Amino acid sequence: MCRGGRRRSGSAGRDHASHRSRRNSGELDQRICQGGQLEAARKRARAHGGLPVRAAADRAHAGIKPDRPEWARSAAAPNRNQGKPVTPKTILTIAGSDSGGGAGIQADLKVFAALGAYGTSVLTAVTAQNTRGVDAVLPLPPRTVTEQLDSVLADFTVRAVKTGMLGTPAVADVVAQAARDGRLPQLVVDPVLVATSGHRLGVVGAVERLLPYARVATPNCAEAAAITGRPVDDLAGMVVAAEALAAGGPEHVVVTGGDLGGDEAVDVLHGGGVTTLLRGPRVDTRHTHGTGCSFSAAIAVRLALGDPVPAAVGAAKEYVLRALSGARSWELGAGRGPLDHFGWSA
Ligand SMILES: Nc1ncnc2c1ncn2[C@@H]1O[C@H](COP(=O)(O)OP(=O)(O)O)[C@@H](O)[C@H]1O
Ligand SMILES: Cc1ncc(COP(=O)(O)OP(=O)(O)O)c(N)n1
Repeated sequence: MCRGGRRRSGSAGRDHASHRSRRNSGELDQRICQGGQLEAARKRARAHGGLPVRAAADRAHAGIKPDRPEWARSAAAPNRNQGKPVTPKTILTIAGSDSGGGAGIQADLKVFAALGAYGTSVLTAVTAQNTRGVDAVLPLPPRTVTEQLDSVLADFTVRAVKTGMLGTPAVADVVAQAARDGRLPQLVVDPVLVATSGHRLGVVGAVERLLPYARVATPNCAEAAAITGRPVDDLAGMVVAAEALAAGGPEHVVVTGGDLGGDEAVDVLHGGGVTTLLRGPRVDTRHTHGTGCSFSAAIAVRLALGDPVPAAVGAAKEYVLRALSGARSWELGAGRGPLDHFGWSA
């Protein structure tokens, strides 16, 4: 159950008008609704319960390695590029360090590498953390964050940026100022607030500073609830929250349903007045540490490669599905282990 603490104005009660459905790319079942009322959303949510687990699950469980784009293959082997200079697509993550390597900066850099992008990083905080939980958090001074940002952005052509744990409002201000100045292209904001273990990693007031600049925001249900001030504990609530959050600034919002349970993992994407339900099979594993970080990092890579937002989100969901499937057989730490980012278990 995801319940938020703080109420924020928005268009949570906005009307919806019509609803249609379609299949998307044969991999994930997406349903699109434009407009409609809360009750209609609830009915849809009930009607859509228990959809069949589809072939994607079988393929993922059988173990399919992450795709690498053609350009990334040449970048990895420059001699095949006949001596021409190669510039890998460069992504920046602005996030906290997870000493256990499963979430935060470490997860982001693994995702970038797995999907063929070059990763740069700006640390906002250092956490002492493992698969069992967070033991300590040290936020970094805003000035240190500014210095890292300046160094990276002065030297690299960054194609997309993702933010994760910001820690303090002062650090969020630094990042928001950079976004306002147009220095953070294709910004994906993962509004990290609380680790699944329960440790607080951020505050609503900090993530709110960044949301207006996001091309895509990726709150989970608890984060969406905390920001909108409304409970988000079912599909209908996710639809309402996605619309309310998009009204507050982000071009697109994906409310992720990883924590909702059921046979499927359903996300709600809202942008441009269109709401899309992304349905995928749920992988039965406890090794889900860093799932949200990995999802938003994969979206950033796909945006950098030129995907439109819906395609980027769909590809990211498929990547996470594969990485979770691989993690089922992992024994890393005693708690909630990390994802199999490179398809090693496949
Ligand atoms: N067990 C699972 N099986 C398949 N997909 C999952 C599972 N858990 C999460 N996901 C997917 O991973 C992405 C991140 O979601 P979520 O777990 O809600 O983020 P967070 O880690 O921030 O709570 C979403 O696309 C969600 O549907
Ligand atoms: C340093 C750091 N950043 C973010 C998180 C949260 O990771 P996330 O993928 O959102 O979710 P959980 O792994 O907590 O379920 C973190 N733990 N540490």
